[in-house]
Parts: sequence; structure tokens; C-alpha cells
Amino acid sequence: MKEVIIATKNAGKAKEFQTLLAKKGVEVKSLLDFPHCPDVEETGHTFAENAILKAETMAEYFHTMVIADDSGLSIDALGGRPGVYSARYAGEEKDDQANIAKVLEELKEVPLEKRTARFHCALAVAMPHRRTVVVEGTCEGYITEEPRGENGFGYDPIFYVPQKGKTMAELTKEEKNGISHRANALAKLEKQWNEIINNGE
Ligand SMILES: O=P(O)(O)OP(=O)(O)OP(=O)(O)OC[C@H]1O[C@@H](n2cnc3c(O)ncnc32)[C@H](O)[C@@H]1O
Ligand SMILES: [Mg+2]
Repeated sequence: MKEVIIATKNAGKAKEFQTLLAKKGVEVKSLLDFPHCPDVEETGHTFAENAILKAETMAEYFHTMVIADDSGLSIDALGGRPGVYSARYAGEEKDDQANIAKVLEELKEVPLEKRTARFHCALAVAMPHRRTVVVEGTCEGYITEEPRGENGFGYDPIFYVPQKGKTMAELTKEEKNGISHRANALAKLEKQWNEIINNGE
């Protein structure tokens, strides 16, 4: 089976890529499988910049094709925050519960109709001796007043998906993969996929 490295240390993301790419007959390895690999500082100001940074650094490190995901939540009432700072919104520990608590506190006075938000995902595919390919996907929703659901990761328990009538964390893995920002970004690689997979190294 063809193997692809996803440059992420986030177990939730890694699992989603495992399911999404298994359908394409691809086995996913994440950086969690390579405990000694270096950390990449996310110094970019956009999701795309950070995805390129992570993918290119790791493609150089591994000497092979690497895909990176930089993603996050943009809340309109907060001027687009937490945005590219989603992982560390409440501190360096990357604590999902603390991040959720901070968002809910900041939105305390904001009525439901003004709690519009979207998840963003930028995917960068870095290949030795080729130009890096970048695609982006989004998913629209609302921020709930309290967390609901046990599935997924990150901000999923407070992200309400109107078309499903549930929070992202109440969706099954298959349902989330049917509508997520990550799946939407990956779908944009569809046409190039065979070329990426066969010529990437
Ligand atoms: O950089 P890597 O190692 O991939 O892992 P990370 O967790 O730091 O990932 P990002 O820098 O892309 O930050 C994304 C954050 O945005 C949030 N996020 C992204 N996608 C999400 C999703 O599908 N559901 C819920 N929250 C998500 C979550 O808090 C992530 O930690
Ligand atoms: Mg990160």
C-alpha cells in the first residue's frame, strides 16, 4: 500500500487523514510515528503560509513527498479570531478545553444569530524538485453556548453545523468527513491526486 506522511503532531487530524486517505488506498503516517523529528515554528500569518512551512520543512527532512494541514476556527464576532492561533488560543499547552472556555467567555454577550464562524483548512503538498501545491477548504457554522458531543477534537463540541442540526462533535467520523473543511480541501486535490501519489518522490 502506498504510504503518505502527513506533517502533523495532532492525533485528531492524523486519524481523520487515515480515514479520508484509506478510501484512496493510501496509508497515512503522521509525525507521531517519528518522535525524534523536529518541531516547525508556525510563523506564518495565514493558514496557507503555515501549511507550506510545515510541508516543505518536513519534505526536506524526510526527502519525500509530505502533506501538511494548517487549520483553525474564524469567528466573525471576534474579528476572525482565533484564526491561525487556534491551537494555542488559551496558552502554549494547546489545551482544547481551555480554548473552548476562552471562546465561550468572549462570546458570552453575543446572540446566536451573530455567532457565525467557519473552520478553515489549508493543505500543502511538498514534493522534492517540484512546486508545492496548496489548496484550501472551509466549513460554515455557528458557535454554540455550551459544548455538546464527544467525537472529533479541538473546537468540534462548540461548532454547530446547520445542515446536520448537530455540533461537529455529535457527528460520526463519516458524517464529519462528508462536510469538513479538511475533506473539502482534500477534494480539491482530486484531479492532481494520481500525479501527486505516483510522481511525488
Ligand atoms: O500543527 P499540527 O502539528 O498539525 O497540529 P496543531 O494542532 O498545532 O494544528 P494547527 O497548527 O493547524 O492548529 C489547528 C487548531 O485548530 C483547531 N482545529 C483545526 N481543525 C479542527 C477540526 O476539524 N475540528 C476542531 N478543531 C479544529 C484545533 O484547535 C487545532 O489545534
Ligand atoms: Mg500547529
